Amino acid sequence: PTLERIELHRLEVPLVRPFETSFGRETVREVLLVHAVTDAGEGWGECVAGRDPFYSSEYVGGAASVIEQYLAPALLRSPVQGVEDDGHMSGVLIDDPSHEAGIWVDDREQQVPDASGPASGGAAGSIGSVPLAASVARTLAFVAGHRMAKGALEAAVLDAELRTQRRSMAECFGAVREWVDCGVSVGIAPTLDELLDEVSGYVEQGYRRIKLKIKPGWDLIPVGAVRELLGRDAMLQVDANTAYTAADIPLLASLDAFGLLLIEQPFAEEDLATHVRLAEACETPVCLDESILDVATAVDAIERGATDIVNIKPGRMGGYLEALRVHDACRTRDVPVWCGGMLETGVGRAANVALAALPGFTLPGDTSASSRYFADDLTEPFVLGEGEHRGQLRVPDAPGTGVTVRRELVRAWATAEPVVIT
Ligand SMILES: O=C(O)CCC(=O)N[C@@H](C(=O)O)c1ccccc1
Repeated sequence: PTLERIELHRLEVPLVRPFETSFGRETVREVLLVHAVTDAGEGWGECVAGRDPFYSSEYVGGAASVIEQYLAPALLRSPVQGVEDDGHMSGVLIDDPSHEAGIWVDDREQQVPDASGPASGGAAGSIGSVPLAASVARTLAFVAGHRMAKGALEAAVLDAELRTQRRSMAECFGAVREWVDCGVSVGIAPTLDELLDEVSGYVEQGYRRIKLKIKPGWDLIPVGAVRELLGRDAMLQVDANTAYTAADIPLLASLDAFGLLLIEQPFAEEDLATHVRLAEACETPVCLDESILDVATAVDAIERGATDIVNIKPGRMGGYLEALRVHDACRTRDVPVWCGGMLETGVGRAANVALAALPGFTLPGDTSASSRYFADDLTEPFVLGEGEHRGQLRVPDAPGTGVTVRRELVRAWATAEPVVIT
């Protein structure tokens, strides 16, 4: 198929309760949706960037403008959707009005791994079956960074291509299960009682793992109280979102007393050395999130001993296809992975659930039910299963993401007119 149009939809989706982390507090989820229209069908992708550049340097406004000014034009103009036979990126002309002449980006050897995926035939081995989506990363490689923006475009193209092929993401990715175990992320609460009430509610709903946000001054006490509430055997982990420093290593090591599954990203994204020091100082496995941007950074962190477990977030890695490669690289090294969340609506949630069904995803992810965040979801809501499927979500098996975007809500919650790029 040939890409004909990209639409950017910006909307605000109300949250059922404020969500607080070590870097901020949100009461609405500002969302950037990408709608890709080809000559054979259409698809949707969700950008995981937040309203503000606090979790990462990307943010909704920045992603929308880099897509409009650089990424969408490059995709729409890439001759054979950006890939020549010899794997070189073809030159793309950006006739950006703000430049006198178009910027001609020369052919360059791309760092983007081969679209055909590793010979090992891992999950990424299926990338060859979606040539249009597989060409996106290479076509966009001329822009540095902006992985969340790129990931949203790739996801929309992938959804469109799979719907045309009448294949689900789960089937394309190589899913091995029809239900995935769900964990839930619990924000920083105003009081300990409110925290314990919220956690109790999630336990009643059946969630199989609790993840607590921590930060200096809100760590040992709340973790101890929740461990007390849950009992010894429940799955419990913490996420610090880079809020600590090397001076806190003894304090973080004392979390060993609580039998946690992992300690997630206690230090700065670029600081692998201090994560190595913590890993050497404590029993609890270290898990990286913000630091893992692609296969290269994943392998580097693992080989340095900076991470025992990896939180795979497709949006942070530039898309689901790179996430498949990270899954394979971790699996080859016996590193467990789980699917992180970025308060996605059903659009991103559906694709995350499909990803979480891969064999290397052996820990419950942040793939919670829609009702954890939204009273109304942009798609059919994700609802936790009952009985033997308590605390699980069913993997969509319809084409593409398998869910349908409720266009009336996209219009109702829009904060601006859609931007249409052809
Ligand atoms: O369940 C979810 O979707 C959110 C899980 C979660 O805690 N995400 C955190 C994180 O640091 O991983 C986050 C929230 C908001 C923005 C960025 C990151």
